[in-house]
Parts: sequence; C-alpha cells; structure tokens
Amino acid sequence: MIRYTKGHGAENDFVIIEDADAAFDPDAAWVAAVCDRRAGIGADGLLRVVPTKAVPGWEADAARADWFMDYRNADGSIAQMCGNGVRVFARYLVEQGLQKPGRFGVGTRGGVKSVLVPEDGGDITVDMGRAVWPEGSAEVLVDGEWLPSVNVDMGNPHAVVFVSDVAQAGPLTQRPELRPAEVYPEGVNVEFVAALGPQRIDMRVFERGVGETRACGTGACAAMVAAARRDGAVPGTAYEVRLPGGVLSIVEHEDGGIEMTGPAVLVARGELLEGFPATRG
Ligand SMILES: N[C@@H](CCC[C@H](N)C(=O)O)C(=O)O
Repeated sequence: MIRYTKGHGAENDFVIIEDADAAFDPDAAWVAAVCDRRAGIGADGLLRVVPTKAVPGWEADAARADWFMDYRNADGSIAQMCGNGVRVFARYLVEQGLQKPGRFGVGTRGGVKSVLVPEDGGDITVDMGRAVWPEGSAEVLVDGEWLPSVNVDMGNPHAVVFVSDVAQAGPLTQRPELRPAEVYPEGVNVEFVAALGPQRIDMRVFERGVGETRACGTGACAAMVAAARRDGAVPGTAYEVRLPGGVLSIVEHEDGGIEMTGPAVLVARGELLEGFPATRG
C-alpha cells in the first residue's frame, strides 16, 4: 500500500511519497497517473522522499543532506529543481520528525539546497544558489508578437519575457511558441513578467512538463534576477514576486546567491488503493 501526503507552495501542488528504503522507482506513466486531476490524486508534480545516500550518483551529498528530493513533473518527466517543491519537502521532513526545525540541507538534482524552517510553522527560506545566464537569445510569441526572452538557468531552464500585463500571455492552454527551438534542447519553463511597482513584479508561468501552474519558485527567481538586472537594482534588493497562487519574496545577494522565502503547506494524507492506477473504471 502506498501512502501519500498532499501539499503546496503558493498553490504549486505536489503529491509527496516517502520512500525510506529507496525501494520505489515509479515510471513516468505511474507519476502521470497520480498527478492526473481527474483519475488520480492531482498535482503539478511528485516529490519522492528518499535517503540521499541511496540515490545513485548523489551519494556524496549525503554528508550535507540526509534526504533527497526526487522531483518529477506531472507528465512524469524528471527536472533538476523545484523551488516551491523544496519548501514543501522541507515542511514534510519537519512535520514527520525526519529533520528538526532550523537550517538543514536537502539533496536535489540541482545540488544541495540549504533551507531554513522556522519553529513557528511560518514561511520557509531556501538558498537557491546562483543564476547562470546561458549563451544565446530567443523569442516568445506573445499575443501575435515575437518578444525577446532572457535565458536564465536556476538548475533548470527558464525563458523570461517581459510584458506590460501578464494577461497578454492569454489562456496558456498550450505551450508558448519559441524561436529558435534549438536554444532549449531539453525544453524550457516560460515566465511572463510585468512590473507592478518598485521591486514588485507580477508573473505567470508555463512550466515544462506541466502546463500553466499557480506558481513556480525557480521561475520566480529567474524572473527576479532578470528584472533586477533590467532595473539596475543594487545587490541585496528584495523583490516581491506576485503569482496567481501567492507571493514569494526573493533577494539576490552581493555574491550572486539567491534566497527565496514563501509558504509551504501540507493539506492531506491518504493511501492509494491496491491496483492503482486502474486502466478501466
Ligand atoms: N514548479 C517548480 C519547477 C518544476 C520543474 C519545472 N517544471 C521543469 O521542468 O524545469 C518550481 O517551483 O521551481
């Protein structure tokens, strides 16, 4: 029997499955079935909680992080990092007594992330590392017009496009069109960003492997650093990133390190019935 917990960070939602024995390796179809909002639990992604020492290729990180966030997108694809997911993951570890509140490391495919979980259950801060600015330029089709995008790598790839109003992105029921496609051989998350005022930006996102989500933590960091460069902001300036599902506070320090603070909430626990996923009703 498989037990799960459901949680979200700014309404970017996840099914969490603890796998202390590292005995469970779901394939893409299984993950997609769990994340299906009609035939499954429903989520933007899955977080498998597994000891870092048991994850092939990441064993060395066990010295800095007891637990590894094995993140999967809703379509079953694997991504390097998930900023909202890592806060929800940290909340889970503390609520389950697997970590004490305070500062600790979480293993991810984007490297170990240091998280700070306050005792009082308040917002969680994550050291997201530095942004990388890949070579090459691209354009995104927005409301019939090709607009330049800024490429930012936060462990996973992002294309940030500035618009005057995030409504310009339209219904976002389909992946936005990008050119040239070769710039993103592994796909990309696309952020639509509009200035709201000094150090305040609005953002919508179309996530690789998911679709439009209510928030994206790595995307919010990419949007923040792109906006800060555009604004000529001095290092250490905090930005408020407003998303459909909530608000994230993000700061880029002098050394380039980015810190993100935001909510992480666990909402339900349950178990999948024997035989899930059923192929017929
Ligand atoms: N929602 C996440 C990002 C999840 C991964 C992304 N869809 C990708 O494929 O890179 C976040 O909060 O950062």
